[in-house]
Amino acid sequence: METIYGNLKGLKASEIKQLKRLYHQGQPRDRATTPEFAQRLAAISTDINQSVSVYINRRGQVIRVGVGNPRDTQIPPLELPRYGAKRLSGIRCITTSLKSEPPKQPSLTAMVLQRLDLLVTLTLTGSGFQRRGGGATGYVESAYLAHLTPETDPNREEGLHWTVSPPLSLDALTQQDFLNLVEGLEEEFEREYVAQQVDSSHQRVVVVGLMTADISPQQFQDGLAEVTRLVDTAGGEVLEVVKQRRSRPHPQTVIGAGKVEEIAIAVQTLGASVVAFDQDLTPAQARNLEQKIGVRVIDRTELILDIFAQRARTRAGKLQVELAQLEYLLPRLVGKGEAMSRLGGGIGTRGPGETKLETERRRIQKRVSRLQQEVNQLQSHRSRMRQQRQKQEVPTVAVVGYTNAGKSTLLNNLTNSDIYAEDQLFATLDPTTRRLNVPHNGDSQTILLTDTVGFIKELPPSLIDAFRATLEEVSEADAMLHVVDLSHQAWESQIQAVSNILSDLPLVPPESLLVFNKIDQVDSDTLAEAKKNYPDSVFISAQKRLGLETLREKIGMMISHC
Ligand SMILES: Nc1nc2c(ncn2[C@@H]2O[C@H](COP(=O)(O)OP(=O)(O)OP(=O)(O)O)[C@@H](O)[C@H]2O)c(=O)[nH]1
Ligand SMILES: [Mg+2]
Repeated sequence: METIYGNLKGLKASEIKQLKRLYHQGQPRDRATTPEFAQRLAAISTDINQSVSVYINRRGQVIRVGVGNPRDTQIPPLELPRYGAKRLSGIRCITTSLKSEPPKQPSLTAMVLQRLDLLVTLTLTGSGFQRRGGGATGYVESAYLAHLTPETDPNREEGLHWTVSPPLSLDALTQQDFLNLVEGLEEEFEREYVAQQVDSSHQRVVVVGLMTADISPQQFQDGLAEVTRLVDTAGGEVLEVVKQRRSRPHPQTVIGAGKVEEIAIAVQTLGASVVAFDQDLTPAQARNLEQKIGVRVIDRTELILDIFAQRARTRAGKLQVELAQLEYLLPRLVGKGEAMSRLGGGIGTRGPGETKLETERRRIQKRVSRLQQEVNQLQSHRSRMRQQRQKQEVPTVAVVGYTNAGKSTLLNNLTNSDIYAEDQLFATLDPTTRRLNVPHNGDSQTILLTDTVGFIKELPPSLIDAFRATLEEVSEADAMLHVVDLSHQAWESQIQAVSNILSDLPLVPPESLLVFNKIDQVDSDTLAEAKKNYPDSVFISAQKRLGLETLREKIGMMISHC
């Protein structure tokens, strides 16, 4: 199909036909184009009094013809070949400009977005003539040659991604060795890429944060730091953080059109494979953004789910994670179906496409029901175990807190155990219970201490639901320790986030004790301030074993009330 892209309004059938013929003009492989082709393009453009853009692949085939500048006729990101930052797209664009001036920013930006091999801009004389027997001449005034520049290029101007030549004669342009130039550029890009590349197994991620009117600059910074940490934990590498301030999210794309383009450029120039947002996206927003940016766009919930999926070791853990993931996916599949039927599309795409999604949806729905049932069984199994413990009258104390607060370290050092504790978010997924002796009415009493999954602000609802069996270990304990990382600058909002999640649980332990941890890393002012504001709490360093005796005494007192 010889489609002509761009704005065709007002064009005559004969003009469209001429444009279509451009598809049949083979181009040399070692030159950007030929003088004959350039003149012909310029002649058509002069005729219709509009700019025309032609896209050519490395085999010399014309793959796209459009009326308008490179911005109006560009290839959508999802249709471009993806080679990443070390290569160019293998597509060059020859465009005409009615004005006698070098290419403007929008066209150059389109070049960056498509990682074009070259952008040739032909300016027109406004006249020219058709030779008898075919062939046009005298239509091209001069040519500008633009290409991307590697960062290491000494001629590269600060902040600019490209180089534009002075006006060249058509002969000078068409005699230049195109392959040499492009291959030389790619060698440079490759060298840069290897230098940047730390570990090829890492996903290369651009993080995006939106600062809306309802959050403070501090909350915004904390949120971004947390997403960066999540990406890191998920095994990704953050290449760049893009920020935008808006009073509220753009309904279709969260951020504004200019920012979307900035991100698309960053993705292209850095060779990123994923864009991660510091908030949740609706299925439609994620889809719109992916269409415009051309790589996978994920939100905070997907990041967290991804980490959970990597961490899950036990059967119960895997079961709950899968359920959470499918529950998250389901509405997104429905969204896709709707978008497809709205598009209407050609014959054949609509019916089968929808049917396939429907089948997929039903299959997932079935699996969700099965998993729900299994989680119910897990829940009743754990509940039976708890009843047995209660019969033995051993009080249980749950250890809760924000992720990475030091819960597992505390449990290890109190009970001389060896639970996995790491400087990672969500190191623990499954509850682990250990015995501990605490002083009690002048005697010693054995209690059970349960370490469990860490919390995070705005914990995805599908996770809360899927992890109900785990969270019940917290709910049904006789008391709880709420561990806080006092060395974290956002410790106060972390306390708040944990309280919010606890208040959503159907049941919480009757007794609770705030335990401020990591005091070895805290300056004396912060410590004094926290002691003043939270007089009934305990201050410890789980790692340095500071304050653990006091903590045991307090636990002993707490269970006397149970
Ligand atoms: N400096 C210092 N670091 C600590 C202390 N307690 C724990 N840590 C460190 O904090 C990090 C997280 O500890 P974990 O015990 O895994 O934390 P957690 O609350 O179980 O975390 P999740 O299971 O991921 O939610 C580890 O690198 C610990 O070594 C402490 O008292 N002082
Ligand atoms: Mg842990």
